[in-house]
This record gives sequence, C-alpha cells and structure tokens, in this order.
Amino acid sequence: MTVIRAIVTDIEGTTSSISFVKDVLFPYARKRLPAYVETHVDTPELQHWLHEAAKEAGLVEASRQEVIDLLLRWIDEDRKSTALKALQGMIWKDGYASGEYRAHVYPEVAARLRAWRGDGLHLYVYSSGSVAAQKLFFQYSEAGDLTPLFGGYFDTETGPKREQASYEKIAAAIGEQPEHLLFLSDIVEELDAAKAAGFHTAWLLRPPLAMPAEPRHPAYTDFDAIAP
Ligand SMILES: CSCCC(=O)C(=O)COP(=O)(O)O
Ligand SMILES: [Mg+2]
Repeated sequence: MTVIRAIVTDIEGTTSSISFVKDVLFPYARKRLPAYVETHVDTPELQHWLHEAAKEAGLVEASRQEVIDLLLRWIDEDRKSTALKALQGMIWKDGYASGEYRAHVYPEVAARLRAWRGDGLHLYVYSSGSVAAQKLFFQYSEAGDLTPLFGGYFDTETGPKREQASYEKIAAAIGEQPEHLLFLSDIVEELDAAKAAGFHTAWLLRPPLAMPAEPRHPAYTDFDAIAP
C-alpha cells in the first residue's frame, strides 16, 4: 500500500470558490492597477514585472500605458501569466490589510488541513497565483491565519500547472518520491499532468458540479471525503 506523506493543493476551485477569485480579487486588481502602476513605478519589483509582461507579449519599447492596457486585457482573459500574477498579488495586499475582503475557504477546509497536519502529513500549495499572493490568501482567510499549516508554496515560476515537468520539480523540491504525494485540484488537465509525474490525484468537484459516471481521477465533493 502506498503511503501519502504530503499533500499539494490548488486554491481556486479546490480550497476556495472560483467566484471569490473572479468576482472579488480580479475586479479589485483591475480597478486599482493603473493607479498602482503610476504610484509605484519607481520600485524595482514593479519595473521588473512590467518588463516581464511586455517581454511575454513581444512588445518592444512599449509605453507604460500600453503595458497597463495589456495587463487589464490579461485580467479579463484570466491569463495565467507569471508577471500578471505577481502584480495582482502586490495590489491585493492592500485589500487584505485594510479588511476590504478575506479569502474564501470552503467550510471543511481549515479543519481538514489541521487534521491532516495532525496526522503528520506535510502540506503545500501549488497555484497560478504568485507565492506572495498565496501567502496573503491563507494569512487573511475567512478561517483565520492558515499559513502555519503549510510547509511551502509553488507558483508558475516552477512551471505551468498543466505540464508534467512542473510536478516533477515540485516533488524534487519537497524531497519525496511522487508516489508519496497527493495533488488536489478542480482542473482535470492539471491532475493529468500530476498523474503523469507519478503523483496520486484527487479531483475536487464542488457542488453544483456533477460527478461524472467514470471520472478520470478519484473524485470528491469536499476535503472530508478524501482519505489520503
Ligand atoms: C493566490 S489567490 C489567486 C489565485 C489566482 O490568481 C488564480 O489564477 C487561481 O489559480 P489556481 O491555480 O489556484 O486555480
Ligand atoms: Mg483551480
């Protein structure tokens, strides 16, 4: 019997609702991005990510306004760009700190994460959101500060979530063979990539999503149904 030693979880659609990300976080960043860029334009971190975004789009000598327009378009397209995700994380910080919102987590998630940690399992996050955004998300969650539960965070700087190599890198960074790792996600292509790397997988299909008759991965409606 394989022993699961660590769990790697996705955020949006897995620990937390898609609507919190799409209807609260994305609009907050969209509204504030132009002013944020203007007021922080002299900071090296902002400069770096604006440059990376322009490079990703193949824009040469783009004006600041062109890069802002590009980023706003990418927010609308939900593009999983590392540069956009870094910038969104920087903007979201103010909203968490001022109490404008707290990150949604499904009702059973915090207790189940604590129970798994209590059983000796190590917990990690792998999300398209930047590592800084992931830490804010779990620090300011509706269930309180959950960051002490996690041993590490991975974002698209490790690689795209639909590529096998990303999961191989995560297993190496955790220091476990993939057969001892369980990946939780709502996106079947992410689970396919993790499985190809040798991970065990759990497909979260939160209600009202329908359970397929023959799911490609072990499928669950919530974390309490998963027995690692
Ligand atoms: C870190 S919270 C914001 C999540 C985000 O920006 C996103 O694109 C969600 O991606 P996930 O990989 O968690 O589905
Ligand atoms: Mg997801």
